[in-house]
Amino acid sequence: MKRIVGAILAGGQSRRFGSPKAFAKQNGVYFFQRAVEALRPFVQELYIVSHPALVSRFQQETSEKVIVDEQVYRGQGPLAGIYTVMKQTEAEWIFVLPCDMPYMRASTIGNMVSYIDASFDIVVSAHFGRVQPLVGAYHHRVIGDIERLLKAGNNRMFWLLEKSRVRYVKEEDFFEDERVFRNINRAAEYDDIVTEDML
Ligand SMILES: Nc1nc2c(ncn2[C@@H]2O[C@H](COP(=O)(O)OP(=O)(O)OP(=O)(O)O)[C@@H](O)[C@H]2O)c(=O)[nH]1
Ligand SMILES: [Mg+2]
Repeated sequence: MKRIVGAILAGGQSRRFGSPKAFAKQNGVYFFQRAVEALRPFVQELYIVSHPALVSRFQQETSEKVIVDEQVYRGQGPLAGIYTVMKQTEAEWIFVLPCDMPYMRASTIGNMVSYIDASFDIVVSAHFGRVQPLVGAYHHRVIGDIERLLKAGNNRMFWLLEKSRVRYVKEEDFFEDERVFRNINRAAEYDDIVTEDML
């Protein structure tokens, strides 16, 4: 079995949402816990990467490891979170998930894992024409590229994808319910899913 380490990104400020998204609930379960459930079967180790203000809250709610972004790159977004986990481990692959996709599930991750291939640097979902840079596996070898981007303040995931060999996994590779990739950014989007789940 490939050695894969999980990284759940939970270091954002949830500005649009208004309160920490990781602790919003879907059917009674915290959003971040959905990511844990989806990733857990496929990883030897798992890190929740957040920021200092949320660490104690996470520690109350989970026994998973909680770490904070490396101080120099704190606040620089998801790339900083991935970099931080890469610094913690020598595992070849880091499987990343955000904390705001409450419908993500283990079967999706299992399918994604089956497309991991060392001839690529990055294997991400691009189902239904939408690249999901935060749903996929990153080879440890991109750590140098990430560091250069962060140093230059080029924080967008897009810049890393552009310079890497990327396997975009699509609906013709494995079909998936579009809802699995739904991510929640605003309170109004949250209200929508709460209503839908009641129907
Ligand atoms: N570790 C880490 N994770 C981050 C950082 N910025 C965003 N994330 C996570 O990346 C995912 C996608 O980010 P966004 O949807 O922009 O979430 P956000 O930044 O909390 O929300 P906004 O403040 O509204 O942009 C979420 O799971 C965030 O928690 C960061 O600087 N470090
Ligand atoms: Mg953000």
